[in-house]
Amino acid sequence: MPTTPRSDLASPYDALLLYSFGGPNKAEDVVPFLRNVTAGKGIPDSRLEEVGEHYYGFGGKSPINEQNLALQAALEAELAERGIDLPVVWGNRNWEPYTDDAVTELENLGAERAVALVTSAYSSYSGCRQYREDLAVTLDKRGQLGEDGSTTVEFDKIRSYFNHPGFVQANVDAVLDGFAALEAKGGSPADATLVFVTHSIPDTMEAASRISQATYSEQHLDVAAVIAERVGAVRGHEVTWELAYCSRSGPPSQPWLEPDVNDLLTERAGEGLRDVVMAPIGFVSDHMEVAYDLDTEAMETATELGLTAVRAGTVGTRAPFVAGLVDLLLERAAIARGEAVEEATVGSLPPFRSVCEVDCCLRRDGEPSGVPALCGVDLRR
Ligand SMILES: CC1=C(CCC(=O)O)c2cc3nc(cc4[nH]c(cc5[nH]c(cc1n2)c(C)c5CCC(=O)O)c(CCC(=O)O)c4C)C(CCC(=O)O)=C3C
Ligand SMILES: [Fe+2]
Repeated sequence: MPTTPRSDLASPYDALLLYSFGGPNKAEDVVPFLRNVTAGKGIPDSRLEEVGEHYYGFGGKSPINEQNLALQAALEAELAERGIDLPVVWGNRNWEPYTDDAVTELENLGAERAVALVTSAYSSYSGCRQYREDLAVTLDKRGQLGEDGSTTVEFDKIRSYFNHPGFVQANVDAVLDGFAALEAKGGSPADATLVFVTHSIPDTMEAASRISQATYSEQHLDVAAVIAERVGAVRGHEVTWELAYCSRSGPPSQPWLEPDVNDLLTERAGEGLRDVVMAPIGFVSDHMEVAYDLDTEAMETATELGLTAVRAGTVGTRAPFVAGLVDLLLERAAIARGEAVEEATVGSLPPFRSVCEVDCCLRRDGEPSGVPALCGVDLRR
């Protein structure tokens, strides 16, 4: 029986683009980084100063870049282990190595078709479309985006993976470790509430995320239910859980997803809650939102309220997550080759689209962005 040579498993791709947000490496980087992030977004100066202080509190260095390097190394090791010969190129939307640097590196490698893996598991403007737009805009600035959407290096994208078994299992493992840590801290795990935490987004962005098959918050609620159930099954007791949000910005007049994690802890403590495990399922690694908004601010709130609280880990480079990402890459390659593939999921939502719909995940409901986006049908002939 003929077998596919292992190095052909990733065909038609000749590179993987690990595509992330980026963050500052030192104090002098903070202001230019924030300018990159917020260009044209209407974030008040007061919020920017506040966020700048969060970074300066850590010497101006976000943990995100080192974590992406670790993920890149873990992906390379997993690919090598499976005999898949595919370079992994790292690029960021908002800091070095920029998208433009990554495209140059892909060209230097002779790549003609790359597949993008974004470091955001959920679908919304911030977690999906904005990455696709930045790719298109970067290629356009380089004079490499044709009227018909053709590009010198062609890009596809791996689907939003919040409901992929690897991401979910890695979160289950992290939450189980969190419950063990709570017990070690003298807390009472059987009475604890599991508070899942994710990045808040404006209500308008939430509404516009509907086109991607379920809204941003619905994606979180679905996967949270699965994680809580699996954790409960292993621990042998029911797990009470809730979803809370962090890192709100924008003007106060603009509604964003709530409850804020600090408000939720305050309210539940008033109702008698004593023990809490916070699980940042909205983030794939411990970047600044986790280091500041959870480990610093929410932990301080919990301490003031007299709660016994622990923060569970993020998926980071946990083995089920990394193996799952490589499974997703092979799945995407098979789809690109036109083969029938089973797209594994857990929970009640379908696998999200590998090729985004026209106007998928706009910034505001009903308002086309006017910005081209790759990896969707928008520009495809
Ligand atoms: C959904 C989502 C994710 C998760 C998906 C993903 O991972 O992509 C995410 C990730 C991140 N957000 C980050 C940093 C920032 N986000 C900001 C602003 C905003 N984020 C938003 C949403 C999200 N953001 C939104 C709706 C805004 C308002 C402006 C806008 O409408 O776009 C601002 C401006 C100041 C402020 O407003 O806080 C900063 C500095 C970092 C880097 C952290 C580090 O350095 O370690 C990371 C990974
Ligand atoms: Fe953000």
